[in-house]
Amino acid sequence: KMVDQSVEESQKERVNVFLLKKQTVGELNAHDFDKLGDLGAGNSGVVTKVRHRVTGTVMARKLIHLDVKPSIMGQINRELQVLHECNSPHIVGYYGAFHADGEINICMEYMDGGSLDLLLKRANRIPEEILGQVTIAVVNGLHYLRQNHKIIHRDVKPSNILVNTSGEIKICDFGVSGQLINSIANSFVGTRSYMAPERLLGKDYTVLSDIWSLGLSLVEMAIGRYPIPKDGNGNGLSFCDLLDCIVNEPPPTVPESVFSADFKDFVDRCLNKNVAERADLNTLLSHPFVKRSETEGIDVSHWICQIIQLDH
Ligand SMILES: O=c1[nH]ccc2cc(OC[C@@H]3CCNC3)c(Cl)cc12
Repeated sequence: KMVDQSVEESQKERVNVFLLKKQTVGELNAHDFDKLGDLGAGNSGVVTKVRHRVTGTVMARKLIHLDVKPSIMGQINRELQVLHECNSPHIVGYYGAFHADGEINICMEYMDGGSLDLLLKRANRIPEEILGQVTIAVVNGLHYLRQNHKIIHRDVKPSNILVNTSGEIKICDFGVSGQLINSIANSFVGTRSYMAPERLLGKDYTVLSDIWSLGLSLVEMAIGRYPIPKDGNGNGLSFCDLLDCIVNEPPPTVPESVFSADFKDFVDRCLNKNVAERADLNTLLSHPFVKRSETEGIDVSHWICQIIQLDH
């Protein structure tokens, strides 16, 4: 199992604890689960909290409805095998996948703090020091995927960044299966896009497009609303006008009065519409905002527990 060398011992330990737990679970199939509740629905499927009955392991099960012929389903299953090799403290754990009555079931580590789109709704805004920890997790997660598996995420956004009450922050739903991407392709439903301008213009997609999505996600979480168009009347815009804004208007940013110069510089480097000038992963890994955040002992766990209590 490949665990990234650059992570702390305690983080490595947690990954190994997950892998031991995973071994006790073994092969998964549809009848092994009790449903515990709904976790949310995204544009690629519905996520349910389930318990694996035999081992008592609580998991998040993502159901993706796919009308594809058996040979395509077989290819998707083969491609999803790569997820068994994605072992990093910044990547949501994977138990396995199976298909039942035309649906793909992807069983993942349960993150009891949920996804950042849901937390943002409760918290209204996410403090800059928390966003520093989010940035460390996402940039290291993207780096791990590229370095160890040569894959890019393709769908970085708040709903694909998960947290738990231990204070861990992990990314999920990255494009590991090309066939699954193709099979879901036209299922996009929604009124907003985290896609980089070059991707909206049909140009080829690189990790730099993920970096645009990270920048847009950080601005949204910092100011508490989707940042395009700037004046906040996005609801009046058609989806088409929204894409026109992304491609033709200046990129969003954060006000320097409320946020640190480091944070503003970080998001501005991510949100450069010109791919050639946009910061790449290595630049971001050594950016002052990341370096500063790595030295701050932020109690993410405490903040998440406070926000969750708000709701219950
Ligand atoms: O615990 C989780 N593990 C893996 C995936 C996952 C996804 C989740 O939510 C995804 C939906 C999509 C749109 N908003 C929330 C939640 Cl709320 C927990 C988990």
